[in-house]
Amino acid sequence: MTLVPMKEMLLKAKEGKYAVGHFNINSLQWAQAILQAAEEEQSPVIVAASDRLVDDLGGFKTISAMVKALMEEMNITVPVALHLDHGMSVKRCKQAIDAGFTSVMIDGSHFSIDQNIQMTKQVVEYAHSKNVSVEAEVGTVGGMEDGLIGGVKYADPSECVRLVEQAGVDALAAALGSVHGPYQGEPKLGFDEMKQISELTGIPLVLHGGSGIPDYQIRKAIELGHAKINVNTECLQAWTKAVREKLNSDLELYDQRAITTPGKEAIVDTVKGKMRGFQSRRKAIAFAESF
Ligand SMILES: O=C(O)C[C@@H](O)[C@H](O)C(=O)COP(=O)(O)O
Ligand SMILES: [Zn+2]
Repeated sequence: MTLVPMKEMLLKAKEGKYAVGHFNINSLQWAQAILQAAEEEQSPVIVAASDRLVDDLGGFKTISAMVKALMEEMNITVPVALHLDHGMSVKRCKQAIDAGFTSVMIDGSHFSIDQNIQMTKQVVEYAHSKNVSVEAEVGTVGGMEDGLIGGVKYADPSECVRLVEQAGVDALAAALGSVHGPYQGEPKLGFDEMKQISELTGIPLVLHGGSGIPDYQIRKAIELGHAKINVNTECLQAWTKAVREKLNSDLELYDQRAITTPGKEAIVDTVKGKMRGFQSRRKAIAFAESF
């Protein structure tokens, strides 16, 4: 199967009350592991490259060519969207689209809502003319800075409605208490606001900071309109733990493949676990007729 846009995936997920996992790639091995997990689970999947890492990964064209080639070599049959995560500018989103990404996030959340809408509109116009899906963000997802969790700013429901109506995005990341990186204690998500924003906008919601959220809260977030859940930290933690254990088990080891293969296996297991928690397992079948 070739890469597919994200919009259709998320509409199906919202209707079916499950979420499609978005998993960030940190190297080729990550892409292999995520695709393998999706195929084994028969789950649709979003393979994501965070803009902050695009250059490290070889640039937009390299990422796109790599994911497409892996899909062919690995005989991937499940639907896969290739997504630009936290796109930093209109220009970067257009570059990703030109390179073959089928979905982009324009992250205008650090600007005023008027500027955010303006930027998002420009991306939507370009993306939709090429059948590419667009995600935008309102509010601020928290994050780890100097060892402290901070910076959470709840999305304002009226700003969410304005952005969705004026820019015409396909998915909305409304920040409601989630955090990038590890949580300190139990995550506290704004479920009342989630319900309100989902009902007001009607479009699939995206949950950033999806690592470390207990299953019961994930189920509630899906129930309240989330159709895409972003995960990076848990895969990084699983990879690092496995590689560290391997290195500690044999201080003479220097073979790169022997060192990192346990890391890849740990990503496969983590992604499969998330897909089960998001209830997207065996949902690939629903796409057979659409694509
Ligand atoms: O780390 C990145 O650049 C990508 C993440 O921001 C991703 O969008 C995300 O939300 C994953 O959150 P995490 O699981 O808490 O790392
Ligand atoms: Zn994020």
